[in-house]
Amino acid sequence: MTGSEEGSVSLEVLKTKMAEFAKERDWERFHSPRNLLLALVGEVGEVSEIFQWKGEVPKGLPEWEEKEKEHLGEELSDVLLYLVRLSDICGIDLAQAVLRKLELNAIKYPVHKWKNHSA
Ligand SMILES: Nc1ccn([C@H]2C[C@H](O)[C@@H](COP(=O)(O)OP(=O)(O)OP(=O)(O)O)O2)c(=O)n1
Repeated sequence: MTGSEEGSVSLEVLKTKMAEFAKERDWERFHSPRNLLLALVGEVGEVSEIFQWKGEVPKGLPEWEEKEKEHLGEELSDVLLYLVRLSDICGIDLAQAVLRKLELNAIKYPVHKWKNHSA
């Protein structure tokens, strides 16, 4: 991937790339909502495995080796890619949905009421 592509990554780009990836391999028949959901949950499990038994870790993971952080990046990417693909296959516009959800969150948890308190 080029640097310019990294700068312009969007949910739309990821959606298109995942659709192409599946089409090229004739994997569209496997990318059903249920299969994608299970794959997504499996990848979340792989992220959990990386943190398993480590106890609480400081933000930024300063004591982790580069290789371990790279692995975490890969598994988080798998989570995102399956989430984007699942949304696409379900006909959900994830970009629109996530912006709406942020607005709903802000209404549900107004700053004046929730500042310095956790939900
Ligand atoms: N049927 C599939 C299989 C894979 N992928 C893509 C989406 C994920 O980004 C990645 C997942 O690949 P793996 O199942 O090989 O998972 P890992 O890369 O995590 O490998 P491993 O489970 O060996 O750690 O590949 C996909 O779109 N559809």
